[in-house]
Amino acid sequence: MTIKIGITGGIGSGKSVVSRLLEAMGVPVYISDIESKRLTASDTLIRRELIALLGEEVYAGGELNKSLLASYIFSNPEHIRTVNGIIHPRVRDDFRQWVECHAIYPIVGMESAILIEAGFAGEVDTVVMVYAPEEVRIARAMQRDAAPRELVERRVRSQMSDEEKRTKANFVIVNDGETPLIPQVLEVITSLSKNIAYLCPPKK
Ligand SMILES: CC(C)(COP(=O)(O)OP(=O)(O)OC[C@H]1O[C@@H](n2cnc3c(N)ncnc32)[C@H](O)[C@@H]1O)[C@@H](O)C(=O)NCCC(=O)NCCS
Ligand SMILES: Nc1ncnc2c1ncn2[C@@H]1O[C@H](COP(=O)(O)OP(=O)(O)OP(=O)(O)O)[C@@H](O)[C@H]1O
Repeated sequence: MTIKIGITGGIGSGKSVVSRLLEAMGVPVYISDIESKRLTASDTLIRRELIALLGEEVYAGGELNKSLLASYIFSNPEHIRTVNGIIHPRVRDDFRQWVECHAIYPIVGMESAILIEAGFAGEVDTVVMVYAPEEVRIARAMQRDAAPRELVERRVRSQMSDEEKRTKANFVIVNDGETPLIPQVLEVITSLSKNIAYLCPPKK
């Protein structure tokens, strides 16, 4: 039976870095930001509902107008709930199909900043929170996205607080740039897969 790990944490916490480490250790990870964008671009139902909400401009030239959608959802909590209600059910179904296609793996992951808020925590067996101090996260996201502080802070505010997220996590990986990261990721894998020889399959 495949163990499903949820990887969550606020913007800039290092979920993608931890997900890449897990991939290197043989754990496939479903990256929700990437897959939700694929679905938003290709799923006819999502396209129809977003056009009804925001007008044809949201898919101007056939491409998703990310900045229009971002300014709509990050400006108003009600807007974010509406858009999430359109996109997340499809992400959930897509993740379930993805898990079925990865049934041979003992462990798989789902990476999502809003794993808990979106209800995706119900799709996984255990929740790993990647933690970094908010100031570190904001600086990282600003540098990575060449984004102004105000934009990053607006996104921070649209996500559950680290304190609340911690209460819902089974594991916390501290990614503050000082605490070694790889041993913590290995510890999670080891504790989840006691009977699975990881990194060095049993000798024939
Ligand atoms: C609004 C969009 C177009 C912005 O895309 P962009 O490339 O500019 O930003 P990116 O996707 O990297 O998101 C930046 C940060 O905001 C977070 N975020 C994205 N969507 C949401 C949301 N609905 N609620 C809270 N945080 C969100 C991301 O996890 C990340 O931490 C995109 O994030 C989107 O389509 N969001 C709605 C779908 C969704 O909820 N995706 C999250 C994974 S399911
Ligand atoms: N320990 C670290 N030391 C230095 N830089 C880091 C560290 N962890 C992550 N970063 C950098 O910080 C930025 C954010 O990391 P990452 O993209 O993994 O965060 P995330 O949680 O996936 O963010 P988002 O929710 O926005 O997708 C990236 O540019 C990444 O290279």
